[in-house]
Amino acid sequence: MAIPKSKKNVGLGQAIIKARFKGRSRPKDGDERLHSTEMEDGGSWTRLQSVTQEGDLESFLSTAELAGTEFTAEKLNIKVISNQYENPFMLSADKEKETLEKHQEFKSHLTVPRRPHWDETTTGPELQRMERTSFLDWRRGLATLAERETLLLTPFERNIEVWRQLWRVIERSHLVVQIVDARNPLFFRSTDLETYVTEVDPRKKNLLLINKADYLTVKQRKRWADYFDNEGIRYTFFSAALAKEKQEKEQAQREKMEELALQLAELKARQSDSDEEEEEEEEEEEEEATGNDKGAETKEPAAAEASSTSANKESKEQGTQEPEVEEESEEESEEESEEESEDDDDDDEEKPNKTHSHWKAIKEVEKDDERTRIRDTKELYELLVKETPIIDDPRNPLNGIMSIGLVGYPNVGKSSTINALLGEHAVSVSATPGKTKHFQTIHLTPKMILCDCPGLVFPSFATTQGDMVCNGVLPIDQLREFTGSVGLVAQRLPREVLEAIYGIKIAVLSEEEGGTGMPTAEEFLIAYAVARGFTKAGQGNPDESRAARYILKDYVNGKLLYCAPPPGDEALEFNAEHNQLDRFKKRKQLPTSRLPATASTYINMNSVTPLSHTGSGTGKTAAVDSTFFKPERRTAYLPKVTGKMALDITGGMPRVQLFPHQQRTDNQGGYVSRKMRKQGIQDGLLDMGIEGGIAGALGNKKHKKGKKNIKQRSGGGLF
Ligand SMILES: Nc1nc2c(ncn2[C@@H]2O[C@H](COP(=O)(O)OP(=O)(O)OP(=O)(O)O)[C@@H](O)[C@H]2O)c(=O)[nH]1
Repeated sequence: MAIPKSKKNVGLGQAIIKARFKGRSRPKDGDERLHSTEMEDGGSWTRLQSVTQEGDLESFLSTAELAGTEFTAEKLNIKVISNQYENPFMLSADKEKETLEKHQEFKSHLTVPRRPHWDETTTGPELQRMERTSFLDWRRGLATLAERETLLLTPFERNIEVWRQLWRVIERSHLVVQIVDARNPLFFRSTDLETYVTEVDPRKKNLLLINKADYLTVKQRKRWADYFDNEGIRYTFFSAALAKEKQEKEQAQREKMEELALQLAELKARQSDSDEEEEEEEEEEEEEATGNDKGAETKEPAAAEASSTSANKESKEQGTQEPEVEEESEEESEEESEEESEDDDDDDEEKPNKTHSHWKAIKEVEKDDERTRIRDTKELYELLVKETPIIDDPRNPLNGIMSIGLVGYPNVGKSSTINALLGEHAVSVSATPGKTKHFQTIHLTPKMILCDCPGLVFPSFATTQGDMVCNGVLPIDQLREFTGSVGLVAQRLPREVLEAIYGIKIAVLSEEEGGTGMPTAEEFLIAYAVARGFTKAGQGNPDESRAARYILKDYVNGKLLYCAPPPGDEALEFNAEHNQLDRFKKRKQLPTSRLPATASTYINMNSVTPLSHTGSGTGKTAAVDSTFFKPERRTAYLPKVTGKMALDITGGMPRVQLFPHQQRTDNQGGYVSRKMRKQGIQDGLLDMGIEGGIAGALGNKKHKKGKKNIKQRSGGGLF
């Protein structure tokens, strides 16, 4: 055995290592392995090592190694699926189209529950049991449909008692009027309800009352009229709000007329009294100077005056009537003017046969007017009388009386319509959906009964939850996720319109930055919240949730107006008239950035590019700083502090009131202020013969501050 040169290379351990790694060498530079887990084939013991547990990373690395994948390269290979921000609570245009097509396909599955057939032999409990079974079947069917086809259904009425009310209303009514909101009639219309009405009795009839038609322009009404005529649907446009307004005006008119009539009567009475007096005087004069005609001459002007006064009064009376006449003609002329101008064009084109085309045009206007006109209450009443079929049923105690059922979603305006028909407020109206709870029977005339059914949500398809919020089906105040619904509002109304209505400027991302030109829900909400000063408590960030509630309520109440078009029509074009900017009042633009208003002035004055950021106190930063640190503005931008400190900072309350325990009282229990106390000490010292600086120093708390860190002997405990 050769003698080892060094001690290090000797020993059993060294021999084992040598035996194991025989023939293997250290990797040289540039001979790096692909992965840290990568092993050379090496000794068989390494390959056969049992692996029962692996962490995620180990598993990933070993898999990558097994697959021979160069995963580092994969990491950099990022695929951009969409460079646009997409709200997960909204549908893309393609997806929406697809969903709407699916809705069309499954429309016939949207049924209303049927009341099971019953006759004289059916007992009450039996009928109730049958009703429950059939109702449960119906609910199961809809649930299965929604689940199987992944369709979103409206939160339809699930309380059997409400449906029982509807069944009764349908059974009683000869004409069932379905009231829908003009802004989206098809969403609120249940076709199956119409089928059910005729199933109960083929003699019963249906009518679609498109309420809130004041939201629609003549052109929009015309488009809907074409659609409904094509589909063979009986319909009429109505506006309970306009009807109410008209009724109120008429009432005010009547009151004024009565007042004027009273005044006139008084005036006439006074006039006749004075006439009698004059006549008496004349007679006396005549007696005194016989043959003198002067009396008659003096009488004439008085009579003339009297007659002119009464003439004035009469003309005034007529004058009070005028506005109403004007109102009506204004309404009509507004509607007709467009059509007339269109007709004029037609006339010019058809010059040879002018008389014929002229009459044709007038006929056309009349026909159109009939189709698109918003009926007033009287006209609606007449239409109801015309549409209600006469169903003879001798067993019915109300036989011979027209019975009309009013059904519809909550908040579509059933109560308002009934009130308009009644001409007074008999049914309470509210902006909160679901006010009417039980069906009411109202005797409109001795020959007509109205049955007001509680508002109920029929099963209908919706594209998103946001869509349902916008249609007023989901309550706004209980909303947690609001970006979907506000996103829809921002999509449906042009940005310029939103800006004009609210007097705000909505900053949107440019197209290069992935923006679409349309504001996202967040952009809209932030602009609104900042402009209105809605901030989150404690943080000072814009309160988007509060802003959303305001915006959505404005949308549901029609301040932000969007009307869904009939199928096949383009929404933007359909709403073009509503979106004309000159319709909106010019409003002062509210600040929609939290940069103080003076900051922009500063920027302009110093001609600094607002976004330049040199870090040396120029540009936006400097502007904000200069405004923020201005003493008079400080309190406005300081973080909000509540409690005593806030009062102290803002100087709202004196310290003595904030910290009453620091107050001092004199011997009589009266209040002694710190100033008075200081003065008292100084006076006392002076009395003791100590004066000047020392008195000031001892009396002044500030001069004691220097010793505050030195432990003072209290005096107690001395010996
Ligand atoms: N612009 C407009 N608003 C209307 C019209 N009719 C009703 N409204 C408003 O719509 C809201 C609901 O009206 P209601 O008459 O209470 O509705 P409803 O269908 O009886 O509601 P429920 O009692 O919940 O079933 C109220 O804020 C009304 O002012 C209309 O013709 N035009």
